[in-house]
Amino acid sequence: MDVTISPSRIDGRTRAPPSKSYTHRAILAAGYGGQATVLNPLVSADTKATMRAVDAFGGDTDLSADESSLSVSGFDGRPEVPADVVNCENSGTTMRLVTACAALGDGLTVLTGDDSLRSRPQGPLLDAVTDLGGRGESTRRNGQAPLVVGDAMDGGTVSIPGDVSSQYISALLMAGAVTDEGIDIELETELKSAPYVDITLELLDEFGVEAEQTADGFSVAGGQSYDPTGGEYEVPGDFSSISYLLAAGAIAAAEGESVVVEGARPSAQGDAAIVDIVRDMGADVTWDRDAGELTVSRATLTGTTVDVGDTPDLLPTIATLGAVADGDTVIENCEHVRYKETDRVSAMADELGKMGASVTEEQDRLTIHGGETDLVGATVEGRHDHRIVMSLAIAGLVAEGETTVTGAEHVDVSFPNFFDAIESLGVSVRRE
Ligand SMILES: O=C(O)C1=C[C@@H](OP(=O)(O)O)[C@@H](O)[C@H](O)C1
Ligand SMILES: C=C(OP(=O)(O)O)C(=O)O
Repeated sequence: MDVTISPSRIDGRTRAPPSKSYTHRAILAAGYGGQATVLNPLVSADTKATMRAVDAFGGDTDLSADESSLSVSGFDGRPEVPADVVNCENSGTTMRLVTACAALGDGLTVLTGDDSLRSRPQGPLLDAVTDLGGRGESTRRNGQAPLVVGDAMDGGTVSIPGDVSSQYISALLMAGAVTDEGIDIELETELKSAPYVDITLELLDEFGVEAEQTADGFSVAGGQSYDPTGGEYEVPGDFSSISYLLAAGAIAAAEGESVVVEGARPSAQGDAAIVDIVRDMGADVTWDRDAGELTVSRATLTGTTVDVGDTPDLLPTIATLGAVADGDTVIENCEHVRYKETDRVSAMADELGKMGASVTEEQDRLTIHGGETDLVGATVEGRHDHRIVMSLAIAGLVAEGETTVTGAEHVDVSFPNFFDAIESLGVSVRRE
């Protein structure tokens, strides 16, 4: 599907979708346990891949008709060997979390995914599984899926780089809790995307599992069971998704009007940093944390410098904001953002360039020279990547003429009703 956006002024109220990161973890945590209900789950292409994996391991996930709750009968810490290949499709989180779970099985599990996922790095996690007494291999021996994983990982101590993906650490902590020995993880490098491990620790705590940060990494004791208080866990709103709505309000709210985003309750999400980033750029944002409501109105934005070491998923949004702002916006510490659904550093440089933005791309830094020219509408490629699609669509709100984003259906990965949500705020959206 291609979506064409015309310049628009917006206002009104919309709700953030539930967090993708918390939903993945809650589904799998419930899978590791006995019986639990996940309230307000994100139902999206990626989280459905995690639901199917839990089913494949012998659990049972049952979504209510209105999709407001997911009842999970778990496999009690002992995943069965799946009857078929597990297809994680486009979801890196699913593949990493499920790899460590599959490593607990007595037999072998085969994991695969789409073209994008089969080109993302899995090697350090496979090595960790092997070091912990299981088997973890890439069929092509290139550190990428398809993967073959299993042979009853025991647990123990393992060292792993922290600068490729934090999901390796999250995966080992979740699986480690149900091993006999537990897992001690020593980080070989500085940790990128660290708040995502905080999300894991918060979620584990909610499910009654103890894990902790140590002097040189993280540690989880074995022999634990997953059981949320009251048998239920409620997913908070997603700040990565909120970033597009906040950016839209900051650049395109109608004169004297504002955009209100509901579902913005504080949690461990690092991407809540978008609130301060948009403020630093000059937007007027108020955050009622108790009500979980953000209110933003349009302002003239100025460039800023942001280190995205903790917040890789914000890079496309910040790049779009930078293209609209006056002066340079410098996005630093972004090399790991190249290992996502696509290389998002080069994707945003090239696609914003097609809209007339002046951008300098370096390996670990992206500089957007805002204010040199106004953005012009163009046909831009969504690169089969939900975050590229949404960020370019937001740029289209203030470009001169129409902006067509190709492959716009990929929003189904994290924010399935994205185009309906912005349309309800007054954006002119044409789907074809
Ligand atoms: O654990 C998670 O839920 C995620 C961790 C991050 O990935 P990396 O740790 O690979 O940077 C982030 O980019 C991804 O969208 C979700
Ligand atoms: C990188 C992302 O997710 P994943 O790693 O799960 O594919 C994302 O949602 O931006």
